[in-house]
Amino acid sequence: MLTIAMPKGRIFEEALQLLRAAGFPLPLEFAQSRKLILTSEEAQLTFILAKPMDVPTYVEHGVCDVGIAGKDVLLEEQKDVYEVLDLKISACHLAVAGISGQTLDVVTPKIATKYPKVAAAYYRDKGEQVEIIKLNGSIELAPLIGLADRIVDIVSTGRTLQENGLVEFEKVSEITSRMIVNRASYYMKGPKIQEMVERLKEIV
Ligand SMILES: Nc1ncnc2c1ncn2[C@@H]1O[C@H](COP(=O)(O)OP(=O)(O)OP(=O)(O)O)[C@@H](O)[C@H]1O
Ligand SMILES: O=P(O)(O)OC[C@H]1O[C@H](OP(=O)(O)OP(=O)(O)O)[C@H](O)[C@@H]1O
Repeated sequence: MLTIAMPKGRIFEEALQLLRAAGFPLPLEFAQSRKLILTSEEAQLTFILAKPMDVPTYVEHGVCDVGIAGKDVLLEEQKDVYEVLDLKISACHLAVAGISGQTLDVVTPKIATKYPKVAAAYYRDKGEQVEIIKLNGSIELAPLIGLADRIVDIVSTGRTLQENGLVEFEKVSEITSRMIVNRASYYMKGPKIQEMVERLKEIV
């Protein structure tokens, strides 16, 4: 049995389809369930449904052998896990955005984000001094109500920015979901994990 941590929501839905396409027989009811632990004896897989930012923690600590997480989460959490495969699902990008036409005329602009480490590294690399303000969601609110000058957040279709009168200024990083593996599991359950990687590789 392999234990897989992944976020509820969009990644779980896309990952289920991917795993089915790779030949793992997973029940259709899985997508609708409110259970946080789902097991398929037939596929020999147990899913642990977690908050996106917590997935690398479960894998690093070895309570899950495998995880599926966005590259955004992996960049932010920097956990000690193997990243083995780009699943190319939940594609989006991280971007700097703000109010259209608003220039940065303060010495230390305020940057609101759910990704404080990624944002800090981005501005450090550019040699720009900023103040990072950590938020947990609805980041687009920050410039609208004067909490921040810019945001660093996920953009997919661009609808959230557009409907809130915001524009993208800079791209920070392309994002897709990745398969990660616990270091010990990688050796202890090598053949099982390798088989899963190979089957997924054929279809991504
Ligand atoms: N609009 C989007 N389109 C495509 N992928 C996205 C989008 N937003 C986020 N993602 C990707 O999906 C992952 C999970 O995002 P999701 O929206 O399911 O959770 P969340 O809102 O970030 O989490 P939380 O439950 O903490 O609010 C992100 O880490 C990112 O990689
Ligand atoms: O470009 P779009 O297609 O509009 O998608 C981008 C939005 O999707 C994510 O939000 P999510 O729905 O996960 O909510 P959150 O603000 O709670 O993170 C992200 O934080 C943006 O707000």
